[in-house]
Amino acid sequence: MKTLIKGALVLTMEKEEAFCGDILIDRDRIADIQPCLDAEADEVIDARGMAAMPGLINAHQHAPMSLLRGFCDDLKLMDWLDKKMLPAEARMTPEDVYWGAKLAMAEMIRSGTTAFADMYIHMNEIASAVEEVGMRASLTRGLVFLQPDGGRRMDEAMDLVRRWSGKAGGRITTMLGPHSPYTVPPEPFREIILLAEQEKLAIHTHLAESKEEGIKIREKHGRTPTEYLHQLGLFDRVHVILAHSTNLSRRDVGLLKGMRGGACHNPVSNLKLGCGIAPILDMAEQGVTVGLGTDGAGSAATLDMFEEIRAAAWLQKLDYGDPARLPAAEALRMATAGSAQLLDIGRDVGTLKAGKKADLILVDLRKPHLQPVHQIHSLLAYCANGADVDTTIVDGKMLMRGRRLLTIDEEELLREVSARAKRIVEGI
Ligand SMILES: CSC[C@H]1O[C@@H](n2cnc3c(O)ncnc32)[C@H](O)[C@@H]1O
Ligand SMILES: [Zn+2]
Repeated sequence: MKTLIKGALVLTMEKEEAFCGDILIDRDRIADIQPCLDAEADEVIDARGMAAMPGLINAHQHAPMSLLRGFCDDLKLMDWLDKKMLPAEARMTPEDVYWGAKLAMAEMIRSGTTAFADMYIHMNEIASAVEEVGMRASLTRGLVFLQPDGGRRMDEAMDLVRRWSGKAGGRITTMLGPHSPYTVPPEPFREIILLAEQEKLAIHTHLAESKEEGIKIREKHGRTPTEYLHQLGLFDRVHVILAHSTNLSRRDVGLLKGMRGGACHNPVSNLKLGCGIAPILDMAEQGVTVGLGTDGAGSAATLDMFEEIRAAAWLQKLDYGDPARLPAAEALRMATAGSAQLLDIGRDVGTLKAGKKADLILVDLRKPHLQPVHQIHSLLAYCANGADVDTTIVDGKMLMRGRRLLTIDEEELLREVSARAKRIVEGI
């Protein structure tokens, strides 16, 4: 099956400049990208007036938390988590998680996200939903060791790895997910790192999200959360996604130097929960890869990565009092190539190049808020929204065309989620 996209304004994210051109997709891969391609194809997409760019990659989230969107906002992180999220999650059935994940994927595809890294519970159901819907995902069973059933959770984590790594035509990969420095004591954390090393798995965790976390970890371990994980050997032994990484000192940033993987910046969640501004430019200066993610819709409110791109750029400009900080093209790079490296799939996705997987989106520029087209990077980073995405393609397969979802029955989805969401939060 060959698809030819004709006449798009192409941002490959490999080179600085965009150009008007054509993209040929052969099955799951990009076959060619040129200013003008005269190729045979089964389907031709007229993309004049649209920008073609790599699909956005959400490097940290909890998809089924979309069922908890708007249920309890404006709380402090620890109260929000302990008093509201954990009790609600304890009531979620595997079927709830399946439908919550589908709800999140409908929103992601609609707003131009093609791949995501997820940490949650009932991961078999999330994996089945990913396989069915056609997205790309790195899945992780979240490991919290506050209750005595940590062993069961470890079994579930390895069950996910064995059943799903490389499945769905290679679209699903897996990692291990110790939740955070404050929910995993040193011994199990060390064991997880060792297991990851032995099984050649990456680790996905939360780090230094709030000031309270810093206080808790200092009281318990006499160090910052970053020093604590560094002492456990996390940064020199395995590939890691560090979600948030908000409250890091200069010394903490230095400890990340040379790490594999990097930090996932979650600016909207950090803003909304009042957690602080992550020092992402200091990290980048130390050679640490920075990607972008939304976190779950329970904290971030939406899964629109265009909002994260914009918030990331604006926060750095505000923090430094300098509009030149984190320019538009750099913020877009974080949400594409940067996040791809965090998911450890940068060889295949994150930029548009012949030979890479065909994960890309078309953004319709024929709208008042996206005209005129002086600087396409500026338009996409500062003016575009998820709702401007016209077409979403993953692994060469169309998941949305002309804003119609092709692998999800939206009416059925909306019917399913409203009753489930109500039941889960009742009385909490
Ligand atoms: C055990 S699965 C993952 C676990 O993480 C919780 N979670 C969601 N958002 C955040 C956040 O911003 N900080 C810390 N933990 C978070 C989620 O509710 C699940 O219980
Ligand atoms: Zn999170």
